[in-house]
Amino acid sequence: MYGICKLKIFIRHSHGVDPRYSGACAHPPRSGWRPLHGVTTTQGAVLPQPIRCPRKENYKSQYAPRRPVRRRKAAPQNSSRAGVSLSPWRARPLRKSRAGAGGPSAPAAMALVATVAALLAALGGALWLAARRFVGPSVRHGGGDSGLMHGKTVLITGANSGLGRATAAELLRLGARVIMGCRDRARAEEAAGQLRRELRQAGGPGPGSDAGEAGEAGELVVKELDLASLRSVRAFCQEMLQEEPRLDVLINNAGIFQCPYMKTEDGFEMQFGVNHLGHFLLTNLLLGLLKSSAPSRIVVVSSKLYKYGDINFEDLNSEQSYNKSFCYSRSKLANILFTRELARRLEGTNVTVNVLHPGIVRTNLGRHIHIPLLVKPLFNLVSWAFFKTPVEGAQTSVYLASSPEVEGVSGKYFGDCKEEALLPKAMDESVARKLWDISEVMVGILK
Ligand SMILES: NC(=O)C1=CN([C@@H]2O[C@H](COP(=O)(O)OP(=O)(O)OC[C@H]3O[C@@H](n4cnc5c(N)ncnc54)[C@H](OP(=O)(O)O)[C@@H]3O)[C@@H](O)[C@H]2O)C=CC1
Ligand SMILES: CC1=C(/C=C/C(C)=C\C=C\C(C)=C\C=O)C(C)(C)CCC1
Repeated sequence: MYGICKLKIFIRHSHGVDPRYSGACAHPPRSGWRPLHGVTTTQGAVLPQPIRCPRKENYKSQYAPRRPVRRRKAAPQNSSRAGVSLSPWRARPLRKSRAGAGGPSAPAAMALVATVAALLAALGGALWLAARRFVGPSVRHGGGDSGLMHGKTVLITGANSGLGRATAAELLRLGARVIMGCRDRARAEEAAGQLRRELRQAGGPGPGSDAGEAGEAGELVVKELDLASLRSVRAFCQEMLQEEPRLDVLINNAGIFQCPYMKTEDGFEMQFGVNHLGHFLLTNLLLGLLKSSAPSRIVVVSSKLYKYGDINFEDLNSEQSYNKSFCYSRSKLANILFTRELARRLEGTNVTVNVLHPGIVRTNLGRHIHIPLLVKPLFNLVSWAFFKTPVEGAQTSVYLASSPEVEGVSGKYFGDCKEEALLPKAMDESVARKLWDISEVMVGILK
């Protein structure tokens, strides 16, 4: 209970409804951390404002509660006169076909042409999609130079799957010593084994083999890290500080997407806890090592969905209400605010920090989205056709981790290896400072 001990910013409610909330929100709080109103932190941030209920916020359509579906009124039934459709949806009289009376009629010919055109379009579309998939963009930023990351140590969280795995593969190929920070050792070892085999098959010298020469592939190391446990993050960092003489790049990649309401080991809402708080503690505990290895880099994987988030300081733990989309977006907005505040704090240290969105990528991130079995093949087809592959999605992470083009660049937001503009809410310095202060309290690192 760091918060109550250190700053008295939060109070813990284990049962009952806090009288402060009565009348302010129709949704009674669950147990967990509660911010006190109007308290000032040591850094001068005035904490939480009066209660607002997130359910009353006006989010974009996908976040709003679904409206009841209105039934279409059935068109009046027609009589069963000859040549008139009986279907309530086709009330117009049917024309008599002239087929057979000396060749196809004009409408029949047009239907034939339309069908052929539709078939050709579908075929063309399928070919185009297939070409995109198989020939597709093989951008390799900083790529080609297989020794670019030689001698560098990179830590990637969530490196056993999706974007993290693809980022690890590429940085390994570029010669880095890659530490995979993963919550499940077995899954991580399996992924590491596959990556080593893939590299050997691709003609590389094989990771772990004398990585002393530029041009050689790097090395893969698995370490256990559960971002949903502050204890695990601390233990992981202790091991890092004991065993690793340097850390050149930290990639905060791991993430969880739209899970049902769950809490971390320390009682935080899971998406905020893993995506923001776990990485917040990790980064802070590794800052000394990053500074002593400077020039060094921190790369934060956020999402464009930050646009639908809001840092509602009065309910950071989603006790009053839980909307899984909102909470994911909030955690990704927190990633950006964290990056910008950290960049400000790191000025002059030669440690840079940048944040990115990878696009929509076909990974395991959608594991909590329930899709009925029957439509799953359709979704798979759509994601296969339109989502990026993990290798494509990882390009911006690799670019920010390794490219000389971004040497010295800090506090910026990237997509497709280019800087992009942010919404004002992601650039609000006072919100960023306040979030930093509160996060310090939540993870217990207040100095
Ligand atoms: N895919 C996409 O379209 C987009 C992804 N992103 C972001 O990209 C990042 C990577 O996601 P992606 O590769 O797509 O998804 P995946 O689900 O494939 O990978 C997520 C990784 O995070 C790990 N992870 C989850 N929870 C924890 C935890 N408590 N402690 C440690 N590791 C954890 C997972 O481990 P395990 O395998 O053990 O579950 C996995 O390795 C995320 O931050 C996500 O928000 C952003 C925008 C779009
Ligand atoms: C969202 C749906 C799917 C999967 C999505 C995946 C794998 C990742 C999406 C991540 C996003 C949008 C992250 C943003 O930060 C399925 C293809 C599984 C099914 C449809 C819905």
